[in-house]
Amino acid sequence: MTTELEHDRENWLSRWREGRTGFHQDTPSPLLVECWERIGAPEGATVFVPLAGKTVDMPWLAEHGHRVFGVELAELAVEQFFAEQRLMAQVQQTPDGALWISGPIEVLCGDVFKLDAQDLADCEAFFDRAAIIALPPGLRRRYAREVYAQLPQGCVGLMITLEFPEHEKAGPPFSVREAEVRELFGPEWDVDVLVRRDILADQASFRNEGVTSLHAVAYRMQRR
Ligand SMILES: C[S@@+](CC[C@H](N)C(=O)[O-])C[C@H]1O[C@@H](n2cnc3c(N)ncnc32)[C@H](O)[C@@H]1O
Repeated sequence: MTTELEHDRENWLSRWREGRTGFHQDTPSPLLVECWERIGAPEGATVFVPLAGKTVDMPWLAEHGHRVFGVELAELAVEQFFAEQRLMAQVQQTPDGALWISGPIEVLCGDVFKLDAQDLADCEAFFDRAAIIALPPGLRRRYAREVYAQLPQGCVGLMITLEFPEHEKAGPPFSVREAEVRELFGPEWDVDVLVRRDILADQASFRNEGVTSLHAVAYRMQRR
């Protein structure tokens, strides 16, 4: 029987094969640029970027003095990232998958659910955009328990979610409300809302699907 995780992984791989990557942005995420300073990540900290895709947020973080540890399932996404950023990478085989290394940016081509505390021990910070909201509810619970729970004490980060009436649009992306973020992470993380912004006017694709209310929410989180 196919598990929820296997089904989800297969879905993402076919999206990359078919070029259905409308989530990708050619410029850094506005809420990253706006909020990152307020996260207070230590200078030079390694930033964990789960479900990284080929996001240009990784070079943005590197330009701001960070090391970056991205994790992405689809080899096509990783290849496209290094080609589009014109970065030469060395590729090392690891038990978790191929690790692509170029200066301060490392991207592991593998399943985020296979990481353990040792893999994430150096990550003093994280950035989560289109990541938790890319997962269906059951996998979000596992993501909090099996992935975030491996991050070290004191780790700080920025999580960006979307909130909209669930019945108006099937995910991904999924609506992840503040109550769920607090339920999933509250027991181990301090969670603060930095920004809650109405973005419906800018999101024609959501309006065209009949969504009547859409907010982006940026959280600062710190592991206790
Ligand atoms: C919505 S995209 C977001 C990508 C990126 N964060 C961005 O902002 O453009 C979600 C990404 O997660 C990847 N993904 C899905 N499940 C994964 C898993 N279990 N492990 C690693 N990556 C995964 C998909 O291939 C896809 O590229």
